[in-house]
Amino acid sequence: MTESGAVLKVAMPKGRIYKQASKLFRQAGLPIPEDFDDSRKLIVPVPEANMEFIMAKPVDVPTYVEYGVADIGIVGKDVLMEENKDVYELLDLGIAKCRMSVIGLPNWKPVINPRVATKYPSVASQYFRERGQQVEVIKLNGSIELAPLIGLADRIVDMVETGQTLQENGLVEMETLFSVTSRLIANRVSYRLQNAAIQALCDRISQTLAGAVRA
Ligand SMILES: Nc1ncnc2c1ncn2[C@@H]1O[C@H](COP(=O)(O)OP(=O)(O)OP(=O)(O)O)[C@@H](O)[C@H]1O
Ligand SMILES: O=P(O)(O)OC[C@H]1O[C@H](OP(=O)(O)OP(=O)(O)O)[C@H](O)[C@@H]1O
Repeated sequence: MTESGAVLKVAMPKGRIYKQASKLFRQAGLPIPEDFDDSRKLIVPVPEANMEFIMAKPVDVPTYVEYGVADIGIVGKDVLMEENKDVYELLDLGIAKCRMSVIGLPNWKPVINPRVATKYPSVASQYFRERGQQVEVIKLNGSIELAPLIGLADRIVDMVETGQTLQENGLVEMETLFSVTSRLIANRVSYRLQNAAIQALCDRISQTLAGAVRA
């Protein structure tokens, strides 16, 4: 039980991060049943760990945590930077590693006011603004690599993990903005009211991560 006696509500991203996050939680000794992994349930009680998982679209995790409907959450640094919500970033979980990069065709030539397509308009705008480069940012929601191939944009800002998508589409990585891993975040009020439970979780995960580094 937490200090307030409440179950710890965890905003868990569905998809890529969930697989690695649930593995990390299990390694940290939190008994998450395997049969949750393929479930379509959106609110998943984990009474053995005194937790409840709220299964969220990754981009929505910071919103749930900022509003306090989840006490803590797991989210990629990419989403955290883009959404810029008022939450505490507690721990780098070191999972779901990739990087945010500027990408283009190999024969790309500078143009005035180039178009940049991305799922991350805020991150991309800030990046080019800081470099004094005027660009037109176009928000897309997926298959970002299509944009330079079909003439929608001159460059894109997107995630690179293995580089396979770039390679198969004849694109090249021009600059890296920052590297990305998933982070544990907390609601500011929950962090005070449920501090012991949240701190205990951070300690268990930190020990697991330290063990993984030593091994
Ligand atoms: N190859 C990758 N491409 C994109 N994100 C990756 C990659 N590898 C790890 N990640 C991390 O995983 C997070 C979630 O990715 P995922 O594809 O599950 O969600 P999504 O992009 O919101 O997908 P969808 O829109 O289909 O729900 C990203 O925010 C990023 O932190
Ligand atoms: O370097 P790689 O290992 O090839 O991974 C990078 C690709 O993965 C992501 O796309 P995702 O699979 O999430 O699909 P999306 O186009 O719908 O965003 C990302 O947007 C890149 O396209």
